[in-house]
Amino acid sequence: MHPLVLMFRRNNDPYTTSSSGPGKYQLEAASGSFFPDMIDFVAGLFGGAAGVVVGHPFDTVKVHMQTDDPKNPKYRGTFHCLRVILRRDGIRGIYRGISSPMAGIGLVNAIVFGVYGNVQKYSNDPNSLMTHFYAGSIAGICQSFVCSPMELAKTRLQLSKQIDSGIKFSGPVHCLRHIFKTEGIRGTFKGLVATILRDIPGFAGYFVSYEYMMRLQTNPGVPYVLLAGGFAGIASWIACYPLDVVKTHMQADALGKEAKYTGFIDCAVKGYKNEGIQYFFRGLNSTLIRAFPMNAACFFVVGWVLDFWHANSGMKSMKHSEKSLTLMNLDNKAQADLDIVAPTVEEAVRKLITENSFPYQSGSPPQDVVHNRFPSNTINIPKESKNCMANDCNIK
Ligand SMILES: NC(=[NH2+])NCCC[C@H](N)C(=O)O
Repeated sequence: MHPLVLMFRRNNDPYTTSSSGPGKYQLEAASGSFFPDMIDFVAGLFGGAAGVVVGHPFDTVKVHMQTDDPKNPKYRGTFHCLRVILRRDGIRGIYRGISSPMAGIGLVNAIVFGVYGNVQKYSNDPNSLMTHFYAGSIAGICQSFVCSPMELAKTRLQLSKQIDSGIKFSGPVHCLRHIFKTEGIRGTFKGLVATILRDIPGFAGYFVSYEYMMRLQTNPGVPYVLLAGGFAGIASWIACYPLDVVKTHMQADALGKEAKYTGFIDCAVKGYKNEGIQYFFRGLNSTLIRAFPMNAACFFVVGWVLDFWHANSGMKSMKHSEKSLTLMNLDNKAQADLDIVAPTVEEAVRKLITENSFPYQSGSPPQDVVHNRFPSNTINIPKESKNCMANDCNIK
């Protein structure tokens, strides 16, 4: 994704063709350069890592609850389960299996944010929620190929006390290698279909709900961004939870003759027959309790990294851009307007954008300026332009 980099300059700037007098401004958008792509990856990496640290203890609880014996349950609820594991296995028990999501999360997040952003950006109608819906779905499919084996290893490590494979795994790679050796490539990708089925609604719900919530506020502060990220995580899990239960059972199942289930449907049907509709919701509480802080942390850190980067590289990405686009002509804005509307340049520009329709020329898809996907309420204005506008209009 390429958050819009706005640049404004006076019309007598050599880059622009029209030549009206000084004191009149044009807004231009820099299309993304190579750098925003890389920074998205880094942002996803940090956001993902933050989310894993915050969320993993709850993930362990989730997997234990999902695979608990329904006839004779060991755990009375999320926090009971957390306490039992903590008492029995300590902090290590609760963080068991974290290396796998940690290691895989960079790749998964790069795929998720990369695919999502690009599909969204290059679609015909980048700002519609429908676009966010299918961009999220496609991202969900793409990341499944990495996510599925990763979660397979995670599930087996988390349940290592319950699933007796005769070996003590030293980590996810060891675990996956063992699976590959004994069960082949099919074994390594056990649960792939279930993962895809889960993550299409999962990531569609994730991004649509985040986007939707960010649009409700023009100028979201930190608490709001955390809230939006947290609720996006919750919405996403509600959209796909029953599929996640089936996925976990498939991945916890053995292969070959020992296997209890022949496939996704079989697993779902057997679970339902055994236990009724409840089967599909066991562990939902702990999942939602985990999803909130985890995704609040994830979206917040992603946004923070992107903001930090863009605040420090506005001019650079402008220079790297080969396209010069006149997005908005502010010729008709009187200087006096700017004085009144807002105390800072950013707010003045924001105001101008929200109050005007936002025409654009071909070459770059229209981008959401005000309601960025990420907390970016930063409108990135290069220092020189900013000083210039501040001086001219008497604002900060
Ligand atoms: N069901 C999903 N995969 N939803 C997307 C949310 C992903 C997020 N990293 C989480 O685990 O909460």
